[in-house]
Amino acid sequence: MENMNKKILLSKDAIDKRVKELGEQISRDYTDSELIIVGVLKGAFIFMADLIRALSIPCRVDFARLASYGSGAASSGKVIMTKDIETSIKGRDILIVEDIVDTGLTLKFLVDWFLERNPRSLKVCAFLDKQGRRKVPFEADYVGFTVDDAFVIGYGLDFNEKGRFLPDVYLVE
Ligand SMILES: O=P(O)(O)OC[C@H]1O[C@H](OP(=O)(O)OP(=O)(O)O)[C@H](O)[C@@H]1O
Ligand code: HPA
Repeated sequence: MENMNKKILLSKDAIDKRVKELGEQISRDYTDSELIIVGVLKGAFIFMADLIRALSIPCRVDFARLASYGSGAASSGKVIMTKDIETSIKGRDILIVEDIVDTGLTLKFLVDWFLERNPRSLKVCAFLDKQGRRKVPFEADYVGFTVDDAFVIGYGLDFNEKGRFLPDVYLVE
């Protein structure tokens, strides 16, 4: 990463402002509900930590982890779950929190997996959305920012495990 060319895309201030707006919107939509927020590891951990503190409603948290065979653009499209949640979601309101929707394969898999367990409602909040990269149709219910087809790091997002700690989001080449 030290010798990667990186250009700032989203500043910490812009991120903070947008996360606060999302928190307000989600709090309004789930008044009188005890939401279960499921973070998708690893990338979502920073966004999720900020988002739940921007809520004015109570929530519970859990985590899932998924892996796809192949990496990035070369992904074969096969997704597997390597860590399931530990909470019963039947009859509950569930919000999946993800760092980025790219091909859509990860979230399509997770949504189908959760729907089989009959939650009362299931929505998705993604920090970033690369709409032009979908391999399967998928639309998140809440989106922080829409980004073009370029690789980004920071705020939880990595390039070969590097860069997750960066407070801003960068484009890398
Ligand atoms: O829409 P898709 O094409 O499925 O891609 C999105 C997924 O890919 C990345 O995860 P990754 O497998 O790199 O794991 P990480 O979160 O641990 O970095 C990202 O965090 C999303 O979970
Ligand atoms: O641009 C990205 N950055 C980090 N992880 C990703 N996973 C899909 N797209 C990206």
